[in-house]
Amino acid sequence: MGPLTDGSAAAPDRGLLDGGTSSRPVIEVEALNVTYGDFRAVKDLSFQVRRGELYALLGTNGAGKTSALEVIEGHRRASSGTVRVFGKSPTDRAAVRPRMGIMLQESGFAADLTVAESVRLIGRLTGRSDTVKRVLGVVDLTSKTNTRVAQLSGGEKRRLDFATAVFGRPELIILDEPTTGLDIQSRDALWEAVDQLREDGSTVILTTHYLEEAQQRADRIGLMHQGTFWHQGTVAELTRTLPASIQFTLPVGAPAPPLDTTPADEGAQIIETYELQRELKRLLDWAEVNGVELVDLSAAPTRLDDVFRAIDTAPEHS
Ligand SMILES: Nc1ncnc2c1ncn2[C@@H]1O[C@H](COP(=O)(O)OP(=O)(O)OP(=O)(O)O)[C@@H](O)[C@H]1O
Repeated sequence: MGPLTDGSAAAPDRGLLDGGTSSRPVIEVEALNVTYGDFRAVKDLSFQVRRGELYALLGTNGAGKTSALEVIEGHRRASSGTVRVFGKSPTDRAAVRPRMGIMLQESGFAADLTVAESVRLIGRLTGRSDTVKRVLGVVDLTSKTNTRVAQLSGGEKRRLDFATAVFGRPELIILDEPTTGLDIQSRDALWEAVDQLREDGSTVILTTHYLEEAQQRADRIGLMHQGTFWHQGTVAELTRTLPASIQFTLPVGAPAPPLDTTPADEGAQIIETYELQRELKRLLDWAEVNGVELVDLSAAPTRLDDVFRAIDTAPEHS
């Protein structure tokens, strides 16, 4: 993908568009419920996304991420609760759509439109101004300008989806599983484009099942399970909810270490700790003083994957 700021369309003046309310969160979700018949897909969900933030809505399959996003996008009405985007109802299309770019999980482009026609159509529908040339350059689809959507590969369709979301460099970009089906080059390019938009001050909310992407990029994460938050916070706050681990094997005849250990496979021992650095130092100091070799020593910080795995094993969250 090419540069996002090539000067062919002026970036919106964030200060003027704010109308003097820049301290107000871009997205405000308060006690949101989404029900399908008797089924509560989203249960009393409350969170805010601040200006310039990258907020990742993560969770197990069927957790309610897309249902919540659809209300924020203005594509679905809340069963109860309130959602405000730029202080307005997301169904107030005239106020919100020019400022919000959306990449849906599945593209809704007409198969017989060309790539350029699809981008132009979105431009007209959203009221944002930009050029087809610029956005197709961003997603490296220039060579497909006159190709019909039906003839694009799956990854090319995702890139077209992204192109329409960033058309006009909107202040808020909603990305529902943006990198699913993209090769590594296209993923890197997409994130580079997102980074450039954020440098311009754009706010991003996304869902993804690629936890490493969220771990690397999200300012805050809302981790959903069964319609509600399991945890919410920064990556550091989430990983702090589980212990890190130190693993080693003691030689035969070595004294017992000064920390509680649990036996692991093949005679190894594990120390689980919320104080990795301190406990590791304690163990190493003890080993040195006692002349003990800690065989196959490893220390593993808690990862977002671990927090995710803990969801299935924990009792149901009400
Ligand atoms: N139109 C619908 N009618 C009935 N049930 C629905 C509808 N849409 C979603 N659901 C149900 O609501 C729940 C939440 O779905 P949703 O798509 O919001 O989850 P998600 O977190 O985005 O899941 P995934 O990670 O699998 O994409 C699921 O149990 C799903 O089966």
